[in-house]
Amino acid sequence: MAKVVLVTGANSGVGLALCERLLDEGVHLCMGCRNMQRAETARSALLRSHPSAQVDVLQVDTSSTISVLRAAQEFKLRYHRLDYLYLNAGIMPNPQFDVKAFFRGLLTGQVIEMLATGVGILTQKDNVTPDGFQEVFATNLFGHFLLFRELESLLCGSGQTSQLIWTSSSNAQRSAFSLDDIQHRAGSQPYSSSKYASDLLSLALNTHYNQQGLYSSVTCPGFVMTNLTYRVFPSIPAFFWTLLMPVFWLIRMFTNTFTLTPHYGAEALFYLFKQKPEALDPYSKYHSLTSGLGYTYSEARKMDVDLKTSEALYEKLLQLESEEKRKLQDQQKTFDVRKQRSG
Ligand SMILES: NC(=O)C1=CN([C@@H]2O[C@H](COP(=O)(O)OP(=O)(O)OC[C@H]3O[C@@H](n4cnc5c(N)ncnc54)[C@H](OP(=O)(O)O)[C@@H]3O)[C@@H](O)[C@H]2O)C=CC1
Ligand SMILES: CC(C)CCC[C@@H](C)[C@H]1CC[C@H]2C3=C(CC[C@]12C)[C@@]1(C)CCC(=O)C[C@@H]1CC3
Repeated sequence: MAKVVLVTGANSGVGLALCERLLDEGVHLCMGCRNMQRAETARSALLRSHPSAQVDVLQVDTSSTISVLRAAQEFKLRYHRLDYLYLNAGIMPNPQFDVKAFFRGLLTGQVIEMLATGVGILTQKDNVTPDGFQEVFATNLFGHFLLFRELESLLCGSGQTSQLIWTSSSNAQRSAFSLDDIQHRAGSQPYSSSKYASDLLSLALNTHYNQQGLYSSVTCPGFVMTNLTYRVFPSIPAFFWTLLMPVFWLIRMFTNTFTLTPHYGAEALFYLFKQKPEALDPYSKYHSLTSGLGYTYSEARKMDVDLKTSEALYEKLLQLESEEKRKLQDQQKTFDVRKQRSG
């Protein structure tokens, strides 16, 4: 039987490149996308290169609780197993590039670290979702947590192993995250915070679910040219980035994190697909890397995470999950009463 794989954010960038690679392995692919038109365009492209592949689309907006719950319901009606869940959808809204910090970084010994992580030169202005959550937290982390929890029965069911694979980032930073403000309402680095939270959460999920055959891992695609990175300079057309390619190839001589293409960026995500999950290190992040000569590979690097903080975050997310569900039930009751009265 073909392995069933669900990939969120599958219609572009790293997610789409991963789908292309997974289809070479004969999987039954389900693309989780928020926009059906963009999803269908991507699905058609995948079917052009893999005409006999099984490729479905599932509508899911990870920033919306109701959308995630409906998508999980729909998934459970359509499929009886789920072998791999790639939690890849992500946003970095309104990025602000700090030119001064960039040039300061160039003049200090921090330049490689700065180019590899983007730390210190990027901040973001977050939004609030209709559910009342910080958008980056909801999209990158909480929506994915809910999706996983709703699909838990399929993932932990069959007596076989299954994998959760998060697309995190080298931009994840402990200093941007606080247990007292897990949504990062107060600061200007919601992206770093959400990615650090996914690193922590992955560790906690391994603690709680490994016995049931479910394993969670974290990846970093490196610096990849995608819609997400083009938005760092919104007024500059995408082709300008292509003009910068020779500069980036040169930088690649000094930092192997410049994977640049979505195909190379998907390397670590694809690598994990082929591993025995029991052999993976829950404390490591799996990085896609590309050498100066353009050879791509993945490498495990230890994360700056600890069990106590990961457990505390997990508890907070469970609490938030039950509050959200109660809120939705109350809304449903009010709706039913009004309907009865009017009908
Ligand atoms: N590019 C890079 O250098 C790096 C990227 N990453 C991470 O890689 C992942 C993929 O990003 P990347 O491919 O670069 O960027 P893209 O913008 O190309 O892809 C992001 C995907 O996520 C989807 N998405 C965004 N918001 C939602 C939502 N609310 N619900 C469902 N889907 C959503 C997008 O859909 P739509 O097309 O509709 O917007 C798109 O398919 C992200 O998690 C990102 O943080 C990590 C490190 C570096
Ligand atoms: C020659 C210059 C014009 C180069 C400018 C480069 C920067 C815009 C980029 C250098 C490292 C990049 C980077 C990211 C965004 C763009 C850079 C800062 C990310 C923060 C994007 C999102 C991630 O998850 C990690 C990336 C790390 C590297």
